[in-house]
Amino acid sequence: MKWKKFTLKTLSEVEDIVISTLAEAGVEGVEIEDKVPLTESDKQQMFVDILPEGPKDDGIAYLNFYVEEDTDETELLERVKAELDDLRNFMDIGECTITASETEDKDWINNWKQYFHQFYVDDILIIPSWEQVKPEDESKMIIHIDPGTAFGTGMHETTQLCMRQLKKHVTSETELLDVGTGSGILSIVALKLGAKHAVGTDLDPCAISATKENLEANAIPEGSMDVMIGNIIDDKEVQDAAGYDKYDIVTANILADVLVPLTPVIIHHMKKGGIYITSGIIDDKEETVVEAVKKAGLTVLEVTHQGEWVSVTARKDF
Ligand SMILES: C[S@@+](CC[C@H](N)C(=O)[O-])C[C@H]1O[C@@H](n2cnc3c(N)ncnc32)[C@H](O)[C@@H]1O
Repeated sequence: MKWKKFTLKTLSEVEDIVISTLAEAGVEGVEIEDKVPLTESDKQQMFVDILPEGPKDDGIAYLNFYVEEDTDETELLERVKAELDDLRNFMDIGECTITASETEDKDWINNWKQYFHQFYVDDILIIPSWEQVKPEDESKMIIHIDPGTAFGTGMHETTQLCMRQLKKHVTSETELLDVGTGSGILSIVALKLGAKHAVGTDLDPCAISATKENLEANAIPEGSMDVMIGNIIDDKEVQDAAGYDKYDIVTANILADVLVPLTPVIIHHMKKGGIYITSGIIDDKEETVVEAVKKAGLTVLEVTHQGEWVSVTARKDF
């Protein structure tokens, strides 16, 4: 589908209020381009360990919004201009000029799907929900996945490193805690390997719908997995809801900078003998995570590598 793209130039310090004004005028969904540095919490939610230095913040924000090609945008733009003129009486909102351009003929929401095809992680077949299982693969362990906007197609090295550890440690008694569950892929692998139950946590609300859809796509019986949104590192409500001394396995495929504060907290949720499977660690940070794991009193069992990524598996012996 072709879209007309409109770009509104404003000031980064007022972008939130300008976006809500655009919403009042009927603009659904805005893309922000600015040079405001990411906050610590932004960085925690992104799967990057090292961020390049961005250009200096010049205080300007460009807000892009899209209108279907065959829509008459005149009325919409008039409403936008009227709302912005009102807002200008209360604060400086910059130039607020609007320029138009046309986008390529692409299905922006689904375009990434052309890069995601079925593939094997050792003997486990991972298949996107829009592809068919070949007859010769029907006897294999198959994970159907549609990550939506949550992280976790299974293509990332760190997910694969965690999957291999799950294969070694999951039993029919396993109660799993999957911190940073994303698409739910690690819980689904564990449940397919026979785990009794899984609890997933994430900061990203998209994880709720993504895991629900993926559990259904994999015909996992209802009640096998619970998902909660919140930060188990410092949110007592999430900690209490997850429960203490309870988990046979904890997976955490997150960044090293998150694993360091997570580790001393997560040990209280693990049973004696419980296994802690971590990844999301870029090779430079291997020692940092190994040290954090040891400092929390865990015994390091294995450190595995794939490409530049690392996984550390440890056991709670107390
Ligand atoms: C690399 S993805 C892992 C997704 C999936 N588990 C996998 O292995 O493919 C990391 C996930 O952790 C989430 N996350 C980051 N910090 C977190 C925290 N403190 N607590 C829970 N989830 C967190 C992110 O939103 C993201 O979904």
